[in-house]
Amino acid sequence: PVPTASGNPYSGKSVWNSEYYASEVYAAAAMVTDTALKAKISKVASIPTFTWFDTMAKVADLPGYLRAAGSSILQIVVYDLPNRDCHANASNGELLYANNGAALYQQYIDGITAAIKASSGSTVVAVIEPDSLANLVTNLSDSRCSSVQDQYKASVVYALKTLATAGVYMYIDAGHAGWLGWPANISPAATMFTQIFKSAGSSPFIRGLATNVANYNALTAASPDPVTQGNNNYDETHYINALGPMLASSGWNAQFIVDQGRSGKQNIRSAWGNWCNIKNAGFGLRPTTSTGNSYIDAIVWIKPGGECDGTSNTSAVRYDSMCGGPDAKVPAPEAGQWFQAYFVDLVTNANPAF
Ligand SMILES: O=[N+]([O-])c1ccc(O[C@@H]2O[C@H](CO)[C@@H](O[C@@H]3O[C@H](CO)[C@@H](O[C@@H]4O[C@H](CO)[C@@H](O)[C@H](O)[C@H]4O)[C@H](O)[C@H]3O)[C@H](O)[C@H]2O)cc1
Ligand SMILES: [Mg+2]
Repeated sequence: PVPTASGNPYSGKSVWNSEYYASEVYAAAAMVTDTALKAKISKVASIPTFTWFDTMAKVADLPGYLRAAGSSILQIVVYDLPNRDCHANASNGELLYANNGAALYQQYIDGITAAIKASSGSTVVAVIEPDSLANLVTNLSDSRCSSVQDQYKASVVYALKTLATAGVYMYIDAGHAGWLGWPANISPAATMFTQIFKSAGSSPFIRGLATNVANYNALTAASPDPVTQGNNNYDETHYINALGPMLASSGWNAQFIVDQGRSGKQNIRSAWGNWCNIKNAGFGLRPTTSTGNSYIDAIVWIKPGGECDGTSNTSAVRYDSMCGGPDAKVPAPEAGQWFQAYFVDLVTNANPAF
């Protein structure tokens, strides 16, 4: 029987603590001698983060996570779109549309869907394809994005439709206040997201949008960061409170979840567009459903702090100049790999403090 969606998936449920991330954190603690720092690090191990399915091979891990999660919420990121990260280099993926990517991506989605259907009693929350549709709003001047725009949309719609049949609660990635929140971008963004929602059949399992994934913006800033000059949507609250009504008036009563995993410190960037391993970042607001905003289902940690945004090795295939930029901590390993020095900074700079 097709499950029935019921409001905020986070209401009244516990969230599964990723054993994978916890093991990375325990390994990080073992590399530290300072006992006070060790104690702080061990607290991070019990904070739920999202598990990123950034390769087809990782789908084989999903049954184990579903069993471990039981009736707690399993939080995953669907992140394997062909030609992934089309306007950047650091997180490019394994699939290409020119190399049978559309069919392989459907197999990837089908594998995730089958695993979830096979596990009764699970509740899965999924962020759908960070940095994908947002690039179609602002970067069609880049042929790497414009050349795949229709395929991006078709692949995302396939994911939404298919995962809905397994009762997955989905939040489509919507960039952040410093990306789609700009006056020039927010209306085209709203139009596109509603079009995608309707193309995917307007399922109630398409719960809404995820913002600030792998970025550093405050949920609510005490005062605007200077780099936000010109954009009244200077934090995620302003972005969401502006975007929500636009979506509603175009026919989608969307809800939101907001990444605060690396948002503890503000005014840490020389330019808002800088995103790679930003120095002086800190772990931010702890995950909660007490969000203070009826648009926001939950504050969450989507990007697992400590997992790198991209390599600083200039001769690497996936080298992106953003990861060698003035705000970026170097030397940095490949995207997704553990970045110990950066993780220690996140702990030290945490706000609220550990
Ligand atoms: O005042 N004005 O007159 C005016 C005029 C024009 C303006 O233009 C806006 O400037 C913004 C920057 O301020 C741009 O936002 C940046 O766009 C990048 C993609 O192009 C994003 O990068 C992604 O970041 C992800 C992590 O978040 C990575 O995972 C991913 O790999 C990586 O690709 C940055 O976050 C995001 O901050 C807007 O596009 C742009 O439209 C702005 C002002
Ligand atoms: Mg990335």
